[in-house]
Amino acid sequence: MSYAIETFSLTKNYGNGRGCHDVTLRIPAGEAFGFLGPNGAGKSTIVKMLVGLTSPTDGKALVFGQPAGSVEARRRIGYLPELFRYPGWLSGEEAMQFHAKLCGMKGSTAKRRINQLLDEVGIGQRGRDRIKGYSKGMQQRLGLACALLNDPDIVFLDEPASALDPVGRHEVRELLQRLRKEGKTIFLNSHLLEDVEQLCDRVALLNNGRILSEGRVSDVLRASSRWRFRVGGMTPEMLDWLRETMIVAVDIVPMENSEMPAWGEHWLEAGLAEDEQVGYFNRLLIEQGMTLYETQKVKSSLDEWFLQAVSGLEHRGENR
Ligand SMILES: Nc1ncnc2c1ncn2[C@@H]1O[C@H](COP(=O)(O)OP(=O)(O)OP(=O)(O)O)[C@@H](O)[C@H]1O
Repeated sequence: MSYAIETFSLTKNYGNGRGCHDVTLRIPAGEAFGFLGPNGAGKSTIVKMLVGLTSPTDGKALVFGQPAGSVEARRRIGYLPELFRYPGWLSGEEAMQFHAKLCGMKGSTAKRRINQLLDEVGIGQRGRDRIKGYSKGMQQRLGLACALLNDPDIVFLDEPASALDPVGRHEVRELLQRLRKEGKTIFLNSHLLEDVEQLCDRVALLNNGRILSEGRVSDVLRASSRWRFRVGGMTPEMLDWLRETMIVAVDIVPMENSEMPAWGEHWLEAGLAEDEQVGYFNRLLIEQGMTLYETQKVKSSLDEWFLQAVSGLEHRGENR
């Protein structure tokens, strides 16, 4: 298998104990990889080492088999930093022409590519306007266009959607999905768990500069085995009987916008080890004389995974 990224005990110590420690990662080429973690966890530090903006204190990193930061590695990289600011007196097109020159792209090839990318990120009509007149979301779109200029094999995106409205987020997500289909590798740092959930194949969780957990997004989302059942006509005796029969915790979930009903309609929630038990549970409810209105699997989201993984752990955070 060919790897877009390999890191071996990658460590950065800024001299104050902060940074990241002992990070070992392998990201196959063509994968969309999500990097999650609380503020100050070390996500940007790792990206900066991978793109060659800062060097590791210890360990090493390879990008497509080349040392991170080498010209060979950088040639294949596109990078949208978290905090960037282009000079306001340039137009969007001029900022892109500057980047095109840095990539060695010239003349009509550069012009065509710039126009195509400005259209793709949705600011084609505003390419000749000064950047100082751009909204934050437009600047972020321009940054994304610059990151894609050299048609990179891997694109590092540090919070690409943080300034975008819901429509903009949706458009950027579609653009990234297109890139993925083209076989590009995507490395996405994001606080927007929904974006990671929808786009990424695999996800790692970083806390205090260390990888805490790593897995396939589909496995993380499937991990939940909790189910909800909306029933009517339940009595306290029926609930006790259910708990004894199923030998699992069965909880009553308060209905939205209402106080606890007096044994009328309820949501019941149960942790079932196997999905096959759902049918059995449904049958028991009906045999007991309850009316079954609805059965739902409680969707485990990355938010829960994130919160569970970091709960009880000290965050590095901004305030330390
Ligand atoms: N140049 C620096 N000098 C000293 N400490 C730094 C430097 N850059 C980052 N740090 C510290 O290293 C830790 C990791 O920072 P980093 O920016 O990598 O985190 P992050 O996960 O990207 O955070 P955020 O989600 O807030 O962007 C933080 O404690 C930060 O204060």
